[in-house]
Amino acid sequence: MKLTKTNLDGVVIVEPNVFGDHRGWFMETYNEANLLEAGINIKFVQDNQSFSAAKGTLRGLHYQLEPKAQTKLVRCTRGAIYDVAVDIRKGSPTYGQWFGIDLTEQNKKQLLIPKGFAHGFMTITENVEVQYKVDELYAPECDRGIIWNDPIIGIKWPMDIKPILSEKDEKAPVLKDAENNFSYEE
Ligand SMILES: Cc1cn([C@H]2C[C@H](O)[C@@H](COP(=O)(O)OP(=O)(O)O[C@H]3O[C@H](C)C(=O)[C@H](O)[C@H]3O)O2)c(=O)[nH]c1=O
Repeated sequence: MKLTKTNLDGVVIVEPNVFGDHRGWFMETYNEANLLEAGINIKFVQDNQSFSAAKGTLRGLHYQLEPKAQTKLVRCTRGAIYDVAVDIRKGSPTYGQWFGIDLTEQNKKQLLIPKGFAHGFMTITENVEVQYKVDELYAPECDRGIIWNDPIIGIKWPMDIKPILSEKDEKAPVLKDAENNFSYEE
């Protein structure tokens, strides 16, 4: 397994070892001991999976408030997405900054996103399946959002389009208005 740091402290690209042979391939998509060896101690408690039919679907930017903030380990198992993490940890030197990466069925890359980050992705193919592990159970009362195109955050999404959004995501606030919610201090 290869871990690569990003510009955001704690956001890490995870690349499992892939064992190919004449039948196809095998990989361990998650191994607690390997992450622990790298100093990453997470107890995941829930697995999620979403399907997005259309290219240009955008889910996010989402986070759960403390005490239900979630660490996420995200991968794309069908098609391809542009996955984004935004630092919303008050006091962080990279507060409001973002990191994005292509996660695809082909590249088998994963993104580890710690608590204190908002998360979202845009599908760059049709028929996308995303699977991710979280270390806190879903808590709808703590579920919050930030608008995908907040001009202050300035995420450079891969397609210059009006994405397909949920009603909730259509109405999400900008970071400035959302930040009164944040209790997560780095
Ligand atoms: C997240 C979640 C949702 N739900 C239910 C609530 C709704 O009835 C339905 C769809 O939820 P939502 O529209 O919030 O789903 P997404 O827009 O894919 O949200 C997710 O997408 C972004 C990328 C994330 O990082 C979050 O994990 C998550 O917020 O599933 C559950 O029952 N359990 C859950 O853990």
